[in-house]
Amino acid sequence: IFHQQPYYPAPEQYNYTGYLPQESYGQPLVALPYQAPQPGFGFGPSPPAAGLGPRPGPNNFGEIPTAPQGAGCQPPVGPCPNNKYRTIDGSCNNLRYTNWGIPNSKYARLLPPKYSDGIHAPPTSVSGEPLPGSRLISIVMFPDVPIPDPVWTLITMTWGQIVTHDMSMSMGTTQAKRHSIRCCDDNGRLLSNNPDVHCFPITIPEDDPVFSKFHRECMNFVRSTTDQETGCNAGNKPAEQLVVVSHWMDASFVYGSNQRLADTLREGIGGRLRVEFRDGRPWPPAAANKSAVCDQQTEEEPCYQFGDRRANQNPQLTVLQILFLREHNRIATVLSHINPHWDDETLYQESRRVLIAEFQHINYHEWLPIILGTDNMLKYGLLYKTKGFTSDYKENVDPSVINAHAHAAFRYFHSSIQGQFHLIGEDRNLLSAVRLSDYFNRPTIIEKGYNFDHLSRGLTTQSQEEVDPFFTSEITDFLFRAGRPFGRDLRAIDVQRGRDHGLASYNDYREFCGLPRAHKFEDFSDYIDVERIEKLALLYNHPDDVDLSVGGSLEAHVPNTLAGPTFLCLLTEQFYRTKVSDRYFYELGGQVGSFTPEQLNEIRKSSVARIFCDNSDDLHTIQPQGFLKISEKNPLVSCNDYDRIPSIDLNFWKEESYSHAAPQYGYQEDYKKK
Ligand code: HEM
Repeated sequence: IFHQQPYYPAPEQYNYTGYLPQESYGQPLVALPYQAPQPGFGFGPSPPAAGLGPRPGPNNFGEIPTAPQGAGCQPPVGPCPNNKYRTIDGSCNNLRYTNWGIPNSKYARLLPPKYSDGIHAPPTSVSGEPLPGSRLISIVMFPDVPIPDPVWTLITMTWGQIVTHDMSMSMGTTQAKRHSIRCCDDNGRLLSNNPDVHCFPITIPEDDPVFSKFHRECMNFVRSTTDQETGCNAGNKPAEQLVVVSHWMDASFVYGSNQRLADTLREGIGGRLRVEFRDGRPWPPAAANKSAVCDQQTEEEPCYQFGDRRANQNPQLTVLQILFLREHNRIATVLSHINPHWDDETLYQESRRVLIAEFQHINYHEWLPIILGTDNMLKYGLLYKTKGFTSDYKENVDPSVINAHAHAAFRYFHSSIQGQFHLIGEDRNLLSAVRLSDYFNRPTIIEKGYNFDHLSRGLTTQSQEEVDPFFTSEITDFLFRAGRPFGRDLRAIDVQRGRDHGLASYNDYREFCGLPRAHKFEDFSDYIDVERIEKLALLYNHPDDVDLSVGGSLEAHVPNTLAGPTFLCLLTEQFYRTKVSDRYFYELGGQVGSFTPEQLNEIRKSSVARIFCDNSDDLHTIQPQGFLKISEKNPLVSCNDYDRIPSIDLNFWKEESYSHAAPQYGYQEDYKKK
């Protein structure tokens, strides 16, 4: 469709070059040729494509030689002082394009949108007919077949969710809460009288295995806000959706993305973030408007305030948010003893700088290799084999989160969500199993008894669900059900959101990523198994109609990664951009915000296991590789085993010019002595 729209840039402009950054103090370890999936690998038989496969990974698209694109009509900010610390909203990270990566700016696009009217109307089939309903697609293509992941623990899933929340949230979506705009009435019937212009409801098939029992024909779905509504696009250009948080990997889920929120999260002493002590343990402050973010059953149930408003969405996520909150205060407390002359502001900024560095290190060295594969990351410059600094900063790379990454590729990992979460004792005995849909937006379970530790052990002991085309019914039938017998369907929402954003089709992205374009459904058989192709052919009129969210989720995985070639290409592109566009990236040398070589050496000791050990209530043991299941090669060891689970020595942050000021103590002494 977009070929017929004269105002779209020609597809050739998006020539995929497979750009390989080479210049660095460190050297990429190996540059392996891309391996096509082998038959039988992954979740279905899929014969490898002939010859070399596609070339996933970074290229020069991220480099925008002209005006900034990501920021929409946000005026440039500044003048920007060349500060040692990041700003809260991410402005002034790029000293040339000062507003890159700030909240309320546009998602980036790799391919032009394919709105049916060229402006904002959701796509239709190439035949002009409507596309198959997204709930129908969810039922047919993404059933619930529980297969626990034999290798990766549940924290692998939750970590991914927090990476997502750090980097993007579409403007205009309420995420977990009921939207004030109604497209369906309370009985699940389509509202035909003057529905809001944002309405794009999901149609429920008459014979729906779950919702038909409740006589529902309509699932509410409200379109994302675009630059047309914020006055940045007069309506003559294709609509672009906006990200409400900072795009940078900057732990904004801890600190907030705007200065006002960031300020309210601070205690104002000792560089710490606000906590409330109960039972001698620090908990996050209460949300200002609990009912706006939580589904509590009583007023007393806790509902927390964090840097990200999605943080109460499920207990695993909230546990991880609390661990990071405590980690900040732990760092601040240690630094206040090492540098008693530092004031609140210095302690806050230095602790934040260390925490973001830990987060980035774990992301690029421990978590992303699971998703993207170590070889792939080395090949495309997302990882370097170096004990020194890196020097791969690129001022012309736009950090903006890519629309197809956030609204298709990264959402594939909704497949790794477990329908039940386990509470686990110190001996790794199962204490109880809880249904996910009983605790959406209800963190109340966390503070009870020793649950914080039971949940922490659950995260690092229980398997995540295997990443495959199966999705738990807890999110496809019961999402946010809040006590009702049915809820919403996240997979259908994923597909609908992709259409709402006008994402180009699976076939377009295949081609973009170097795979051959399919002319008939069978041409998908290089990476999708035959049975699934038959289902696709029944649902869709034409191979060009297949949604990116759908086709990409059906591909056999590239060996040693958790994605097929098309999604791997998009994910690699995103995390390449996120890294090289960031002037404050923790490994980067020669910048005003760079660490000393000794400090960098310490940061490189961070691990997910150490975060759990240092910030849980009373956790004694954990396996050193927390994302990996407990095994003989990855056995439980004591949290006091600093050889197996190293810890950062913050003494390397000691400042010599010492003014003998009074130390800023005050973080409940009993907690400090833990
Ligand atoms: C229990 C776990 C999770 C739940 C309940 C959940 C739920 C949701 C919901 C409700 C949305 C918004 C849907 C919309 O209106 O469009 C969303 C968006 C998203 N989710 Fe998840 N999710 C979970 C875990 C994950 C994980 C593990 C990942 C990736 C590793 C992930 C990646 C994303 C992404 C990329 C978005 C879009 C973010 C944006 O707006 O830019 N989610 N998720």
